[in-house]
Amino acid sequence: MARNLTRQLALWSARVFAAHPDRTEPIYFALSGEHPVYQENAFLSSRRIFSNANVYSIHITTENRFLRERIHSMLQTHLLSVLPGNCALIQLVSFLPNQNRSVIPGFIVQDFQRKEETEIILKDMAKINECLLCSYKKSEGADLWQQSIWCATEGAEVKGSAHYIIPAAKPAAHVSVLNIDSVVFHCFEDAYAALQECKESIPEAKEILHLADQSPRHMQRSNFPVIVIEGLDATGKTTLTKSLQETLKGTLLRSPPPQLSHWRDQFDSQPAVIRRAFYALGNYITAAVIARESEKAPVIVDRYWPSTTAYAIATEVVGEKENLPSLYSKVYQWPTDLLKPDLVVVLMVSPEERIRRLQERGQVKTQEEKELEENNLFRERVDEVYKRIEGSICKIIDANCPKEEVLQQVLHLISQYCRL
Ligand SMILES: Nc1ncnc2c1ncn2[C@@H]1O[C@H](COP(=O)(O)OP(=O)(O)O)[C@@H](O)[C@H]1O
Ligand SMILES: Nc1ccn([C@H]2C[C@H](O)[C@@H](COP(=O)(O)OP(=O)(O)O)O2)c(=O)n1
Repeated sequence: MARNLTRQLALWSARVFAAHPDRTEPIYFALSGEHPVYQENAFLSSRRIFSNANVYSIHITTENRFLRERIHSMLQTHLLSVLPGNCALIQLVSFLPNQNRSVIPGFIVQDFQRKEETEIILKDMAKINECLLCSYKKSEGADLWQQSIWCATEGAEVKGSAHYIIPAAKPAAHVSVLNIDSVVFHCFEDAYAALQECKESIPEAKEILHLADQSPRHMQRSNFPVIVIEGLDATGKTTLTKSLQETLKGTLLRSPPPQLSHWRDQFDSQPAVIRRAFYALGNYITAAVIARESEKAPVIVDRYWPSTTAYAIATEVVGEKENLPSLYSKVYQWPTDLLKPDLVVVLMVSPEERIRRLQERGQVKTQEEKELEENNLFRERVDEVYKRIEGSICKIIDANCPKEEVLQQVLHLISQYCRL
């Protein structure tokens, strides 16, 4: 067991948020034997973390994804309040390069005053939460740090667990990409299993699971076309879907469906795996309604699987859109067990026009420059994912033009791609 865990801690990326709030770039270093690569810049970064302080790391190793995220956020709040002054808390992600689902979240604690009290607090906390705690010592006469693992359940150091820290090259895949499978579900069973992990703590999850159980599965669209409208908030989806409903004399649906919408606030505040599983199951429940309604009239759907996927990926991945999973990743592929529409139209507007529309609606009044900058990157990531899932059924249109022109563009696409 301990051997296995040691292997899991092979390569790290740390995001500093307490000691150096201006530093958000990940820094990488590896443990000896696993990835013996030396790089000057990375070496300086690990030096900055390990010199002049007693250093510990905490790793949340539970397999339950819901508990893992819960413990992580609870530990963060708790550590910030109980650690002695002069300690810094740094977010840490351990992972094996290029290995999906190898990500283990955690923290680095730097104690600049080298107090015994800090170690006692951390050992107690690791015991309660069944976390793994590591401490670091500088090797005699060498510019190297050595890691020892302390096992909470055994209350002792794990024998033979010592490793040296060595700087490592930046891995090919961004660490956030390795965790994507936790938030993008490729089939009904995956999303269902994720909600099951939390059903004892969140009673509403049982109700969603029950609704999903009752919903007919593997439904196909019927005689009439099914058109999905997608895009960021305020790109004009509500306006366009209403016009399409009137013009095509169709049925207007949205995902999540009305019977789930009153649970949205509750699930939006849950760890990402649970939040995304909620929306994913919402799509499967909507699919059954789409199938039924498309027997009677054209169906227009306001948001569906592309929203779930685009927001899940864009939230999980940080920074530039270059960090997104590669173009050919299976995360962009439509799940084979989910009803596929005839056409998906993605509305795209310029950031300026979108802000103008939000302001007209009375939103985004006073946002700090920095926050806006991060929003810009987020918007770019969402739009980029939409582009990457663009396939034979997914079409992107420029929706900066007046409402009537947007409608005409979409009607033209419908006449090209759907049997009316
Ligand atoms: N093509 C358009 N040109 C100008 N304003 C638009 C256009 N489409 C929608 N709007 C306005 O922009 C705002 C956001 O539109 P809405 O349809 O609610 O977007 P969404 O449903 O995507 O959030 C509304 O005030 C709407 O009247
Ligand atoms: N099928 C869906 C629908 C929405 N979502 C998520 C994605 C975002 O976090 C929000 C966006 O929904 P919201 O209702 O705010 O969007 P609009 O106001 O309709 O533009 O919901 C989803 O994941 N899957």
